[in-house]
Amino acid sequence: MMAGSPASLSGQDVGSFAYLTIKDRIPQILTKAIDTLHRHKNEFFEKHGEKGIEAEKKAISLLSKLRNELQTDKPIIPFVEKFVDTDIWNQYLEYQQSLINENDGKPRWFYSPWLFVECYMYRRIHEAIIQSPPIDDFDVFKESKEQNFFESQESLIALCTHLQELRTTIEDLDENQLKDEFFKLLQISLWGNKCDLSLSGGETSSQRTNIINSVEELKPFILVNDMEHLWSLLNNCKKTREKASVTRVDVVLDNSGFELVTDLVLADFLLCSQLATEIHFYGKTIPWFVSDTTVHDFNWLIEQMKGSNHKWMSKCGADWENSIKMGRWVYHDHIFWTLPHEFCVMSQVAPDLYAELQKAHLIFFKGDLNYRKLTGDRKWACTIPFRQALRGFHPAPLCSVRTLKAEVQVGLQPGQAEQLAASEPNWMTTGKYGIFQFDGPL
Ligand SMILES: O=P(O)(O)OC[C@H]1O[C@](O)(CO)[C@@H](O)[C@@H]1O
Ligand SMILES: [Mn+2]
Repeated sequence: MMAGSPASLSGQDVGSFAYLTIKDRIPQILTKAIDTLHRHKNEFFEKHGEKGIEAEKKAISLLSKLRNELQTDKPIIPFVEKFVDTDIWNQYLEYQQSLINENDGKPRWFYSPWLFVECYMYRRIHEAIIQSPPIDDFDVFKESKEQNFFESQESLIALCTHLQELRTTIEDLDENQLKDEFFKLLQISLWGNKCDLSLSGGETSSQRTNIINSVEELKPFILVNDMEHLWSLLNNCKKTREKASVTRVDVVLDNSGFELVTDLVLADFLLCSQLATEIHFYGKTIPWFVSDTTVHDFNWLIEQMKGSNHKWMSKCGADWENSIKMGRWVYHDHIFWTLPHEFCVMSQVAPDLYAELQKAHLIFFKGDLNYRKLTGDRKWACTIPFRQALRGFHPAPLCSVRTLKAEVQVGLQPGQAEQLAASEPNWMTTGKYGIFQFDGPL
């Protein structure tokens, strides 16, 4: 632990959300992954013959072994399969080992920091798959992500229709109306983060009602609301920028399916309102926390939308494909997002990524896991300032847009946490509450 920062959340704290996640949710996710491999047996056979069946068996046995290690709290073992990030991961394992003072103590599932072991678990799933050619490009979570998209169709159509109406009237909106729309789409993107598939243990979690109508009702559940700062910043960029100069907004994506569409709708609006001129997205290199967006999910979703029977949904898909072609939308991959590191070490561990983020005028960090990494997933008092928890991470003005699904929250008013806890003991972990937490220029 670095001087001055509190201990990490960990499965050591029996009964904590971290503990329950390691004990119940993670094994459940592993079991579901094993089941998914089973169900694709025929597909593997049709594609690869006997070799496909062999590979399926191998992947399943590796995942069963992993589940057993976890449930018996075995030591965390190094990665063996060569991949782009293997060395960095194994170095990090050694670092975790070095933090343990006891003689011969080893990092273990219920003992080490939760953020570390949870990331490690997803990286081990990936290792099991890449150790099992020829099915080494199989995404065990793909089906769930696609299901989430299909189950949210109605709400997505309403959203696409809203966006198209907005696009035709946007020229006539005055500044206040534009601001209202910005706030509305921000909130839709916030509540879109309820739909992740990790909290639900891989079970479906989609948006079945029209989210646009719910925004007003949900306002009281926003615990930190820095939307005004975001508006001032971007509106100011718009007013003061020279012709042909750039306002760049970066979005560190979270979940695919419904949430991703809400992010893309917001991105579309930022460009057509001229609040921004360029949007950069960051996704995951490997399947991650069940529902996180990979480049395949990103392309798949836009392709699906383009091919939709619904006029406005298909228009969104076509427009977005065009934005990518024209370079107004840029998608980035970086292995740092699937490492276990807190963001405060990004400038050392991934200086190229840090430098890329520094080019933004504003960075959105979507979702709970990003918040955990922003704050280091530590036992901060709820009232300490956001900036303090960031511990020097300031590539550019940034804003966390997340619903609360882990026991870490900073920057609250004195008494706010106590009041919430009194009426709802699980207020931090159900996804019911949300934040827009901004950290401005230094
Ligand atoms: O998709 P999100 O918003 O990052 O949420 C994923 C969440 O899953 C959990 O890890 C539960 O396993 C949350 O605590 C976590 O941060
Ligand atoms: Mn996620």
